[in-house]
Amino acid sequence: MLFLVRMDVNIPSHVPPAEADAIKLAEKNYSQELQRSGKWPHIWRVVGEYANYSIFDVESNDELHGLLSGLPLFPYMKIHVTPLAQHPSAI
Ligand SMILES: O=C(O)CC1=CCC(=O)O1
Repeated sequence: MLFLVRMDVNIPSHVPPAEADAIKLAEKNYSQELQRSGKWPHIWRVVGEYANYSIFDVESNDELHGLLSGLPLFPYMKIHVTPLAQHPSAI
């Protein structure tokens, strides 16, 4: 099952910079492991925003929820999920 996911990141200013850097490093490692596994085949930066569009390829809604809620930045993100289906004109 394919999902388009938009993640908007907002780390509050009260989070110490060193802590924010550690969370971002953990996020990078977490996401790169999922990219290598094939479950997160695309991640693209939104130009001019601290946000990304990603494609997830997972078995179920529950699996996606588990992966997203495990993101180290999850407490600091707004996430919007769009389930994708085949387009009849796709070749
Ligand atoms: O920087 C972002 O868009 C948030 C993020 C998700 C995975 C990752 O490595 O960073």
